Formats: sequence, structure tokens, C-alpha cells
Amino acid sequence: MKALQYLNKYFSKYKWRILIGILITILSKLLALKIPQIIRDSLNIVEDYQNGITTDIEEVKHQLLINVLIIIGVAIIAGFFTFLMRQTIIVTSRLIEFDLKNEIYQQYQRLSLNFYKKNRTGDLMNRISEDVSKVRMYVGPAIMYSMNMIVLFVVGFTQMIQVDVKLTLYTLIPFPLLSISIFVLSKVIHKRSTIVQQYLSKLTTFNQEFFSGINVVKSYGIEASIIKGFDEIADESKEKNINLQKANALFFPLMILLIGISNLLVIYIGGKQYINGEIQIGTIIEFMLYVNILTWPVAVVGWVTSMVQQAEASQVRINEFLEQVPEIQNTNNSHTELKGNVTFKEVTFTYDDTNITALKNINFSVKSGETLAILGNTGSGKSTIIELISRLYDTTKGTILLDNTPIKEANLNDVRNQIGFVPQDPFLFSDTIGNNIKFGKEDATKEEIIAAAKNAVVHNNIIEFTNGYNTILGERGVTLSGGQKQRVSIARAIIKNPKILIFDDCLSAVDTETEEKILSNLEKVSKNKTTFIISHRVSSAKNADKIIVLDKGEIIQQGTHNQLIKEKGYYKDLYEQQLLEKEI
Ligand SMILES: Nc1ncnc2c1ncn2[C@@H]1O[C@H](COP(=O)(O)OP(=O)(O)OP(=O)(O)O)[C@@H](O)[C@H]1O
Repeated sequence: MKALQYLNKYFSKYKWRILIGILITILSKLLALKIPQIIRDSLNIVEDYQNGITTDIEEVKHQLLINVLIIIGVAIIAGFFTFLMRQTIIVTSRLIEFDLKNEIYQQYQRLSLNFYKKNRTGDLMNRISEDVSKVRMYVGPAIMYSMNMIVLFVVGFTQMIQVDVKLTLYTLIPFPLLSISIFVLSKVIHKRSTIVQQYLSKLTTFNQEFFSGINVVKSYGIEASIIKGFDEIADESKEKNINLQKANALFFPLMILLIGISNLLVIYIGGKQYINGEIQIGTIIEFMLYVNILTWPVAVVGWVTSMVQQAEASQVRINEFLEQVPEIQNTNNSHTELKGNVTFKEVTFTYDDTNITALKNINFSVKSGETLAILGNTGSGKSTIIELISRLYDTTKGTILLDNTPIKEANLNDVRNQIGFVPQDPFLFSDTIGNNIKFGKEDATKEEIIAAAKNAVVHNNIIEFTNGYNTILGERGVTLSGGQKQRVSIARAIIKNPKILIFDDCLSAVDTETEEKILSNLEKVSKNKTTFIISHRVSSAKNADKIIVLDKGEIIQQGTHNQLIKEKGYYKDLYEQQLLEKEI
């Protein structure tokens, strides 16, 4: 129960709703328990008449009519209160569910990139949906049913004892048995439904991968083996579901069996007492009604216990994420205005999950308005430099200065807001092309969107679509070609008009002619901006103010294009090789 204490703040937030809900629950159950008494009295009136104790038939009829009207009235009011009880307690549980989901979501937004690398997407989704649903069962139904159970049992038991102690004890004999067996059964059901859930997520993951990789599947013609793989998981999932249903199927028969035993005891013991003249017939019926009213709350004890245990396990998982401290923290709340000077001072960086030292003792400096091109073999550390400039990670050793301020001391949000980043693998949202560009500047006008698209040399492609800028892109922008996606992503960075522009190998999917056009446009738009261009092509780097060449995390060459083509090494080799390819 320790993990669930986390929810106390929500209970305190909604204390009035919960208190009113509890009060209404008590009232509704008090009323519901009046009905067996009125029925008992009515039957006793009839019995007394038959036995000649009362003789006035009109009086009997009158009494019965009054009792029937009271029963109807009480049932209507009890029903109304039950409705209010759900409206307060269950609605409160939905409000807490909403708050908790928001809290988790905000925490997800706060957590650093590393957190997302360490945890699987499915797990993140599960904790905010499945786990929160289980916790809701604790804050809503579990509390409601527990209140129900307590009120019904305390009041019902008191009423029964007052009528007949012996009959009460016999009637209640099967109840502990009922509660324990439902508890055991609930545990089995929980265990089996967890397995079913696991298979369900296996199936979902399998299908998600298959749909995302549909191109590969179709082009390799491996549909049959995919179907076989699906069949195997689906088959196992079916078995687990059948297992679960077997346990589920026992639930109601078990309850009916134990209710039946209680009723039999009432009839048998009550019948004997009736024959001995100890009780009237109305009492037997009254007790049978109590058995029916009390069965559900007693059965629910086991169910609620299992519900609380599941909620506890889910809350432990939720707390694990909620208690994580973001690795990258903002330490400065005052505004940081960037000029665009970037300096790396003896920067070393090791990815802590793989222990790969991606950068070793990196030193360079770029002034505001300058362009730095970064070249190097794959895995040499180019993207890592960019990730450090955006402060997606903090350096392991050394310092990054932004206009002479260590990056860790600058306002994190301001730094990121003043960086326009085009990643290697651009991501487009399932939205219109226009909105995907506008993502870089929410209040951008149509003219600004078009200007950015023109600079990214994608405008002509967009207007060819029937809906132009209003063309909706599918999941991950599948309707666009790789090069078009890259250029929409470039337009998104340009429209932001940031102080620092970063292009991470984002011209790889466009032909050299388009690349030339984009680069010449960029030269215009990036006049007062610091620009980082990562590339494998000399053509992207040649006009840069500075070029650095990385190898295994170290700078092996630096200078301008003219300097580097004269120097023996990686850059000259690459230049000659690409020159040759162009000529061919
Ligand atoms: N998130 C990560 N976690 C662990 N290791 C990583 C991570 N990202 C990159 N690395 C490792 O760090 C090294 C440098 O990677 P980086 O992506 O910076 O290279 P790159 O020069 O940009 O390569 P490419 O040209 O292929 O994009 C590689 O060995 C890579 O495996």
C-alpha cells in the first residue's frame, strides 16, 4: 500500500466530492436495507390475518397498500442515491485518472532523451494507459464497493442480529467461504489476464512492426512467413484467453452456489424455527432478501483485495517514472538571448548506456554568422556534436560555451528555442504539409510558409499535390519521398528563424542540383545565423567558413575547403573521389 500513498494528494484535492459520495453511499444502503423489513412486516400482516390474529380485512388491505407504496418510494430514492453515488465516486475516480495521466505526460515531456533511449515506447504507453486504468479501479470502484460492503454489512448484520441471532449465524456461515474463494479466484483471473495482456501487446508489437516495414515485407515476398509468425502468437494468445475464460466462468456459478447454500440454510433453519413458533414466515423471507443483498458486497471483498493489489503493482510502475529526475535540468530561469557563438572546449562525451566514447577532447569555435561543416566516416561522432549543442545530453568532460556562457548555465528552453534543427531522419506529423512547416513557428502566415518552402526548394513539389499545402501526410509522412520529407523538414527549421541552424546530413536524399539550390538559398537565409552542416558530401561543405573532419570521435583535420584540398588526408581523398564520380 506504500506506493498507493502517492495518490493521497488527489484524495485531498477531491475530499469534498469523496465525502459527499461516501455519505450518499451510506444513505442509499440504509434505504436499501429498509426494504426487507417492510416486506417482512407485510407478510406478517397477511399471516396474522390468516391465523385470525387480525380480522379487519380492510385494515389489512390498507396496511399492505401503504407498505407497497413505501417499498416503491424507498426503492426509487435508494436508486436515485445509487445513481448519485456513482456520479460522485466514479466521476471523482475519472478526474483523478485524468490528473494522473496529465502528471505522467508532463513528466514524460520533462524527461531527457536518454530516458526514451532506455525505455521502450510500448512500456511508456502502458504506464500511462493500462497502469493508470488499474489505479483508477482503486480510487473509484474499490472505494465505492468497500463503502458499500462496510455499510451493508454493519447495518445488515445489526438488523439481522436484532431479529434472530441463531438464524443470522447460520445464514452467514457460507459468507467467509464466499469471500475467500472469490479472492483466490480473482488472483487466478488476475494472473491469467496479465498473461493475456502480454500476448496482446506481443501481437500489437508484431503487427506494428509488420505495418511499418510493409515495404520490406512485400518486396521480399515474405508475407507467408509473416502470417505464420502471426498465427503462432495468435494461437498462443487464444490458448491463454481460453484459460482466462475458464477461470472467469467459475465466478458467477461460485457465487450462485454459495448464495444457494445460504438460502437453503435460511429455509431449513428458519423453517424449523417457524414450525416451533419461534419466528414468523416474514422473517424467513426477510433473511433470504438479506442473503441476496449481502452476497455481492461479501463477494466483492475478494475482488476489491485483488483490485487493490493490482493497483499497488501499477502505481509502483508509475512511481518509477514519476520519481525519475530529468538528467538535463534547466538551472536558469532568466531569459538567454543567443548571439550564436559556439565554442567546444576539450569536450569528451561517453554514452552511458553503451559506454561508447563518441567524442574525445574536441576543440573548435564558430562565430555568430559563420558556417561550420562537419565531415567524417559514419559513427565518427558528427551527430553527437549536434546533440550536445542542443543540450540533449551534457558533456562528460569539458565545456560548451554559447556566447561565453557555459551551456549548462543558459536557459535551456531559450537555447532550444533559438536552434533550428533538421535531423538525419526527419519526422513529419500526420497533419497537413503547411502545419508541418508551421511547427517551427506556430503563428507563421501563409506567405511565411511559402517563403520557407521556396527556400527549401520544396514549394514546387507541394503545389503539384491537389490540396497543396493542405495535403495531409500519413503516418511519418509516407506520402512524401525521402528528399521531399527532408526539404519540408528544412523549411520547418528555416521558418523558425533561429540563431543557430543545424543540418544533420539532411541533404543526403536530394540530388546534387537541388542540393546546390538549397545551399545557395541557405546562404541567404543564414546570413546572421550560425550554421552547422553535417554531411558526407564535399559539395555541402565547400562554402563553409570552417570545416572539421572527425574520425573515431577526434578531429583529424580542420580548415577551409581551399586549405583542406591541399592537405593530404580524408578531405582531399573525398573531394577527389566525388569529383571523379561527378565526371563519370
Ligand atoms: N544514443 C546513443 N546511445 C549509445 N551510443 C550511441 C548513441 N548514438 C550514437 N552512439 C554511438 O556513438 C558513436 C558516434 O555516433 P554518431 O551518431 O555521433 O556518429 P555520426 O558520425 O553522426 O554517424 P553517421 O554519419 O552514421 O550518422 C557511434 O559509435 C554510435 O554507435
